[in-house]
Amino acid sequence: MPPIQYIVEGGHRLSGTIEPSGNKNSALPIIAAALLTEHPVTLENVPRIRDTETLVELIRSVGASAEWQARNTLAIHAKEVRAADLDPELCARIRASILLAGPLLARCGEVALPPPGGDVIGRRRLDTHFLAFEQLGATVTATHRLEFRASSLKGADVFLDEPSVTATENALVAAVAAHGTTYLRNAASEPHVQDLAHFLVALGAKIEGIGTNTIIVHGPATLGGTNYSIQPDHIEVGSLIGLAAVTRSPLRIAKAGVEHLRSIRMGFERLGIVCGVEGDDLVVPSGQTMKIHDDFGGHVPKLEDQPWPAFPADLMSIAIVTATQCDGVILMFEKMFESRMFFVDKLISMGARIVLCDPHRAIVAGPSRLRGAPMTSPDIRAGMAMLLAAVAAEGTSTINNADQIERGYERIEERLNALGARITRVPARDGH
Ligand SMILES: CC(=O)N[C@H]1[C@@H](OP(=O)(O)OP(=O)(O)OC[C@H]2O[C@@H](n3ccc(=O)[nH]c3=O)[C@H](O)[C@@H]2O)O[C@H](CO)[C@@H](O)[C@@H]1O
Ligand SMILES: C=C(OP(=O)(O)O)C(=O)O
Repeated sequence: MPPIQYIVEGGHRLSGTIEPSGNKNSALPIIAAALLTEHPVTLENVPRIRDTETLVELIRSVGASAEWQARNTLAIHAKEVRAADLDPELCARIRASILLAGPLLARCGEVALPPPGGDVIGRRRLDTHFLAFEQLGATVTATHRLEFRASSLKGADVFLDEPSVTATENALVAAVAAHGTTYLRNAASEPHVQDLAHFLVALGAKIEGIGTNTIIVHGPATLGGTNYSIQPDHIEVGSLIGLAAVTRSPLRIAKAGVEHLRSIRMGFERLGIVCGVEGDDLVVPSGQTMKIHDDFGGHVPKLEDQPWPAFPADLMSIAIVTATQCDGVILMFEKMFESRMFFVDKLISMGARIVLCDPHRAIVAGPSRLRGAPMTSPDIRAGMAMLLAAVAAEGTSTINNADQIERGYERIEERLNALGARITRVPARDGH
């Protein structure tokens, strides 16, 4: 497939209603966890994006059948699986290939995985995965391949060294198959971790503490099949709030999953963007003050990311581009990844007033008028942030490596064009 480029004619107001896709980071662990049961599973609201397509190829390669019954409905049947011959190139395409470790270890007693890939946003440690598997009775050998072995997994009182999202997910899946009770302490509690836990319960698992940082699993469970619908993507909802704000457009985000949006709304409120809630819809009116709220006493405020339920790391790039259009000064503090902020040089060349203090902190002073520019997307979220900047800017922008954006956002140019954006999706001519 040739690389994709977006050509964006900026400066148009948008309006209308848009529905977020299913959560990418829920769909990935849930597709992997469907390997835990030998019974059929049907998943609805699965985002049809590059990451899910790649994981579908991977689960087929270990013996599961996986068929798209409709655009977003995926039927999986893992009657028999083998933990062998995983294609290193496919595993290196996505971070989520590491999520095959838990279910394949539980089903087959051993698994050898090539290293995972995913966004290049800084060092991405796997140590928490190893710690959890070892405490559940597995042996781990990590060289050029990651090898996990356990003739039988045993429930344990596990304290994770950090609330890693995918490590919590792997440990949770393994614990469902383990003999005895497992406590996962200092666990991640993101909406996608909760979604995975609800899916496992639907299969027959016994799990307490969903949504908290202590998850208790009573194993081993006798699992059946299920029909399960993936939750809306709260990161896509946050991206759409940013889009409405930077284009000063009224948008209704329908079926937004508002119960998971408190910290996200609070983050945007600090930038002077207030959303209304109508049922499960989020309404972003035009005519926002877009005035950054100083801290008490007139001090420079800060927006920082942290593990859930705080403001999510995956929205930091979107928040930065949004802040360039707001009135005031704010410190943006990205605590989790050390390479996520470098894309701000592109925003600066478009006219934004940003000082990158170090890899984790940037000061944004706004508002500034953005001009179209050529850009290359380094990762999913920076790519989406560049797309927001391009849609808001005067003139035309090009975004190379838009494939990165499509790893996480389904048919985004088509859906934004339906709101009034002017994005043309073409094969990249210069091969970027
Ligand atoms: C497929 C998937 O679900 N990917 C998500 C998952 O990746 P992933 O599971 O890889 O991310 P982790 O939760 O393991 O950690 C992300 C980074 O944050 C650091 N860290 C983590 C916890 C903490 O308390 N302090 C800290 O500094 C880690 O060392 C690591 O560098 O979670 C990330 C953090 O929400 C998201 O950006 C990714 O989109
Ligand atoms: C970092 C992300 O994805 P991944 O972990 O799959 O690379 C993301 O969704 O922003």
